[in-house]
Amino acid sequence: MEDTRNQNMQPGLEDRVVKALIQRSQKAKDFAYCPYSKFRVGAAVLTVDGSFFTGCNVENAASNLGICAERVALSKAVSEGHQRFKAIAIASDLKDDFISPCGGCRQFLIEFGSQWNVYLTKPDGSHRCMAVEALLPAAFTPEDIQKEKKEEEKAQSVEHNS
Ligand SMILES: O=c1ccn([C@H]2C[C@H](O)[C@@H](CO)O2)c(=O)[nH]1
Ligand SMILES: [Zn+2]
Repeated sequence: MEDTRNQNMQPGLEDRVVKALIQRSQKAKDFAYCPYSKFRVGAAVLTVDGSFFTGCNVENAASNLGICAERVALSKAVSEGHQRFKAIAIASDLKDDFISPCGGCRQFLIEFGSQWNVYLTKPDGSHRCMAVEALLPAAFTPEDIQKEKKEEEKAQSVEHNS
């Protein structure tokens, strides 16, 4: 049931792995703490070494403190020593639309690379797959910080040699 609009999908994820990842994101959605929005979201990430981590949205009475499912899943993985990812699946209760990550989560995802897969799903398990890069074109990334450091070093060496 794969959507034909796939963009920049990375190779290598078998159908059964995609299915397992999506199922995990759907299960995680059941734990959503969203008394304010009532909008349940679940996420599951797959690391390059084959581990899964899940998350759900966790809202708060101080609304700006709420956190999205994607960031919970990713933070769980990072806090247990995983920084390289193959894919993330996102699940919601929207029947007619593929759930899509918010801008903040897109930035959070691209911190860990632009070339991995995001599976936007519907409750029936159908999905659309996009590379992180396609979800956040012209992104500000960790490489930009490195570039600035290099520019500074270059400027200093020019100063030093003149
Ligand atoms: O991709 C998304 C979109 C929304 N939410 C959450 C944030 C908030 O708790 C609720 C409504 O925006 O859904 C996520 O967790 N992930
Ligand atoms: Zn988000």
